[in-house]
Amino acid sequence: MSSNLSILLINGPNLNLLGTREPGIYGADTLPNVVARSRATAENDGVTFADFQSNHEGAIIDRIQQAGAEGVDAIVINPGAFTHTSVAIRDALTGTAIPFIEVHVSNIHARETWRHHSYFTDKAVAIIAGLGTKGYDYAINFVITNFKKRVVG
Ligand SMILES: O=C1C[C@@](O)(C(=O)O)C[C@@H](O)[C@@H]1O
Repeated sequence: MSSNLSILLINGPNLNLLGTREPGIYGADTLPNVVARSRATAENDGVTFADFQSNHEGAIIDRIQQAGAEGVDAIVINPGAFTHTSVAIRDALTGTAIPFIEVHVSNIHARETWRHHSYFTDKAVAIIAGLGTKGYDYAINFVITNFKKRVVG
């Protein structure tokens, strides 16, 4: 476990395609850019930073469980389409009790009705949706400024 505050940024399916995927909805910024900015902001403030992207539900669950064992203090997560389907990822977050911020590049409430429901929102510290990839920056900054190290165990 790090003696610094530690953040894990998780991106779910298809977010590796940011920048080329439906740019009218998701914009031109790429995931490597988002991750590099988040890392720079965190490390500049002495915050330990890790990131993970997967198109696989189980891999995301395994990474959250690992974060629980590592004593990660906060997760910033864009679950992608798993937002609307995954009880299992929700359970991993509640099971590890790591506080998390839910980020969506697009405003899911202004899109198809089946995107309006999230399995995460009622357990999230906050949700940011519709601010493009800036939403990640705001979430990381909020964690750095407001979160404290957790007492685990
Ligand atoms: O993959 C995604 C991306 C998304 O989470 C967003 O960031 O706006 C919104 C989801 O509905 C969609 O399936």
